[in-house]
Amino acid sequence: MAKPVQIEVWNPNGKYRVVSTKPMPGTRWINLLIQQDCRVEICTEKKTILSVEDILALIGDKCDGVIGQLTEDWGEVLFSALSRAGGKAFSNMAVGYNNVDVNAANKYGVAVGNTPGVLTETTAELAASLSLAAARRIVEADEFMRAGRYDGWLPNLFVGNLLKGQTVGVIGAGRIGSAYARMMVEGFKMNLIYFDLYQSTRLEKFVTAYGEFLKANGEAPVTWRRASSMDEVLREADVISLHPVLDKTTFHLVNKESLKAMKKDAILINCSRGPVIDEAALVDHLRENPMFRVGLDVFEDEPYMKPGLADMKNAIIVPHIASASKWTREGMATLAALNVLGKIKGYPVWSDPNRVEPFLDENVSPPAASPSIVNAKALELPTSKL
Ligand SMILES: NC(=O)c1ccc[n+]([C@@H]2O[C@H](COP(=O)([O-])OP(=O)(O)OC[C@H]3O[C@@H](n4cnc5c(N)ncnc54)[C@H](O)[C@@H]3O)[C@@H](O)[C@H]2O)c1
Ligand SMILES: O=C(O)[C@H](O)CO
Repeated sequence: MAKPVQIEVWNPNGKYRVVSTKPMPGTRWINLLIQQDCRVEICTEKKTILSVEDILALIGDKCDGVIGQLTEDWGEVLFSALSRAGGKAFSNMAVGYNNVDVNAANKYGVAVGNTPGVLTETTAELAASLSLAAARRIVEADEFMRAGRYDGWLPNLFVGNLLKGQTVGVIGAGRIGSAYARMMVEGFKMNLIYFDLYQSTRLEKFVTAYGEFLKANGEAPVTWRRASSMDEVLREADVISLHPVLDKTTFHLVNKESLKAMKKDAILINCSRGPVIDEAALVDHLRENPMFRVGLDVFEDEPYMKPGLADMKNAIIVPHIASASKWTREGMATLAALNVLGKIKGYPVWSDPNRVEPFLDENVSPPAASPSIVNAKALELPTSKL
């Protein structure tokens, strides 16, 4: 028997019942749902991660759609319950949807939404921040100051790495990986090596054009190379940032062997998903190689860390905040709500999930479409002509 969960209700007489498993930033997403005759129920339960049982209680007997979070396990049990309650749509408030069993959603005809694009630059900025913080040992130095240990300038105090002229390696050069690469190349004049299953022509053109600009100004040009294997990136790069999706092919992509292949004083950044790195192997590697540094936003068994990680001075660790800018989080809430609303209203699916800006302009009504439905093809949903 499912336990009751605390909720807050907006527009109690709305025709369609939409549940959000968490309060989300901003109010635009709530207003957009209310304007289209939705009753919005927001779970205000104090505990951070809701269980399947909690979510079953939220779905109840009648539910048209759910906005959920990456911490939840959306599989057979929840999709069958949502379908029984008359629900046709679920959206993660996240671009990554490795917590969702899309095959189960397909089986019950439930559309699955995600929130691409609006978090690209914000997430890349955190990856860039971690890269800088690791290269210049900012967190260690900050702790040193606060501990009252600074007693004067010294030639060897917190000496780190200069990024200019070094090589940045990107694994997974999709939206976020490419944005990060551009920041590091343009901001710090780093050379680029990347590995992805697909060629990133726009990124290559960007680096080529920037290299020509630098050359025309009498500076050393930046260069790029698409590696034919991930190992090439690991061996050659000074800073390596991970941005692939998490799936069977990327689970423990970075493991004991791949860590060994990297330079002894390399910097490794992960703002993708924790299980992309074998975290226990990483702890051993950090312990054995004090010059190796890591910046982590995500962890293998969130919210936990593998034993020993928190003690490592050469690790910077932050709690999955890469997309946490106000504009982005409000935008994610809006996209997630519009994914669900679009399916409830029978709207088509937006034709290009890489171009979601029209949904984010607060001064105009959003297009009558679901911004990003990942199983649109499998469910044979119509695509917007816009
Ligand atoms: N830390 C955070 O808060 C945060 C924020 C946003 C996104 N993310 C994560 O980042 C991921 C990427 O987001 P995106 O919008 O850039 O997605 P995207 O689909 O644009 O990019 C992912 C890239 O990974 C590549 N890829 C897939 N398998 C690969 C493999 N085996 N080797 C190398 N490359 C591979 C794909 O070809 C694609 O180019 C999301 O799936 C999510 O898990 C995390
Ligand atoms: O996948 C995502 O969107 C993140 O992990 C949270 O922003």
